[in-house]
Parts: sequence; C-alpha cells; structure tokens
Amino acid sequence: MELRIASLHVELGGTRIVDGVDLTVPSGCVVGLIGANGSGKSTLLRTAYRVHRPQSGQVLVGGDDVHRLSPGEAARRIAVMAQEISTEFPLTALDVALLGRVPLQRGFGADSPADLELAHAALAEVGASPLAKRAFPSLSGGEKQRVLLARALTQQAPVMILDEPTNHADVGFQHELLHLVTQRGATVLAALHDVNLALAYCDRAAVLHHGRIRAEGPVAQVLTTDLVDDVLRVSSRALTDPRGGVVMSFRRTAPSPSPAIPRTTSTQETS
Ligand SMILES: Nc1ncnc2c1ncn2[C@@H]1O[C@H](COP(=O)(O)OP(=O)(O)OP(=O)(O)O)[C@@H](O)[C@H]1O
Repeated sequence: MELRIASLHVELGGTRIVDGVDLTVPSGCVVGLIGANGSGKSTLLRTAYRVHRPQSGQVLVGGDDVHRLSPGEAARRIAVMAQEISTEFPLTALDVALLGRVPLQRGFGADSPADLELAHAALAEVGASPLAKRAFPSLSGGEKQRVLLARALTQQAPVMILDEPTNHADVGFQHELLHLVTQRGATVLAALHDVNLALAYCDRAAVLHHGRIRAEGPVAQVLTTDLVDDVLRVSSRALTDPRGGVVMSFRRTAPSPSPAIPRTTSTQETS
C-alpha cells in the first residue's frame, strides 16, 4: 500500500514546521527520513499518523486522505512505533502489545483469543516474551522499544511509521529491529538518526532540512558525504565495507580558523 505526502504544510504554536513536503513511499518500499534535530521529522510523521492536522496538503494512504479515515480504518492501514507512550494505567508489556489490536476491535469488546495470540507472537518475535507480565514503566529504554515494536506488529498493517525506532536500542537490537521490520514487505517510513542504519536497511532516503525535503531518492545516491556534512554539520567519509555496501565514518567538523587578531596600538603605551 502506498503512502503519499502531498504539499504538506504543518504549523505548531504559530510556527511553520513542515514547509511544503512532497514524499511518496511506494508500496513495500523502506524510506529513511534523515535530518538534524528540530528539522521536523517527528512533526511530519505525527501528521502522517493523525496526531497533528496539516494547515494544507494531504497524507494519502492507499489513495485515501488519512485524516478522513475512521480511527479503525486508519489503524488497519498504518501501524505506528512512536518514541514513547504515555499512559495513566498500570499496563503490563502484554497490555501494551495488545493496544495494537484495540482500534481494530468492535465496541469495547475484550481481547479475543486471536488478539492474545497475536500479541504473544509479536512479543516473541521481538524477543520480549519474558517481559510480558512486567509493568511497562519499569522496563529499560531498550526493553520498552521492543514492546512498542511488538505493539506495532500486532496491528498487522501494511504501512509502518517508525519514529526513531532504535534510539534506545543496543547495536545488536538496532540491526535485529530493522531487519525484522524491513523483511516484512511492509511500506515503511522511518525517522533515523543513524546514517549507517539508513544505508544498510533503507531502499530510499529523504533528507529533511528546516521542514523541507532537501533530497530524496535511492539511499546511496541521496546520502552523499557532501549532503550529510552540510545537513548534519559533520565531517564524514564514505568507506567501502568489505562485506558489501558503504559505511560512513564521522568526525567533528573542523572549526574554521579564527581570524588573525589585528595588532592595535595602545594609547597607554609609554615611549
Ligand atoms: N507544539 C509545538 N509548538 C511549537 N513548536 C514545536 C512544537 N512541537 C515541535 N515544535 C518545534 O518544531 C521543530 C521540529 O520538531 P520535531 O520534533 O518535528 O523535530 P525532529 O526533526 O523530530 O527533531 P529531533 O531529531 O530532535 O527529534 C522543533 O524546533 C520543535 O521545537
């Protein structure tokens, strides 16, 4: 199922945050959204999953405006892995995984045996079965991330939106998570800070800069050292990985040399 963002403008607190974004994620394609802190990635994603309403423009999923779909129909099409969830209820990890089924249930029906089976299967898939009965707030950052991924998986939606899915994950789980997500054949739009993870797992990349798409296309063509240096304020080198593909190494941008201090003649000088 295709996800298409068309001429999207989003303002928050009177400030234009997303400024005319056009971006298509073709069906079954994995697109990495790259950009500096504050460039508007989360705002763009949150608008795509209906937290924010755009000032103008549209988000189309399967050809329909996401903001015009019922909550249930939106959930059938888009699964979300946000950075956190806030809940006032003392939920266990299993409860959180089951939340992925709630928008799909009719009325206020209890979780069906099929829902429970899906939630347990998703927890097992992300290696979180031993956490099922633990209170969600008591989990570590990486453990929470596993459970939030399980919640997104239980939705079984054809489109997945992931906001920094790996920010608490150790290196092993970063790769495990992105492998798991990208092998499903889903349409994926994922905000990623790690350029190397984008290079390894995304088909395409979109670079957001001050709320605008600076570049978009096949990942290796978009994430050039020049663009990465400019947008992420870093000095990068692209290295050929003997195991295939390219990896980047990063250093702090060398500070520009300070201008020579002109000698001044002191009026205090005595002869
Ligand atoms: N409710 C709000 N009111 C005003 N400004 C907001 C609001 N929410 C976010 N912003 C601002 O919008 C800009 C973009 O924020 P956003 O969270 O989308 O960036 P981001 O690219 O996801 O950043 P990061 O990489 O740091 O997570 C930031 O300057 C942020 O302070």
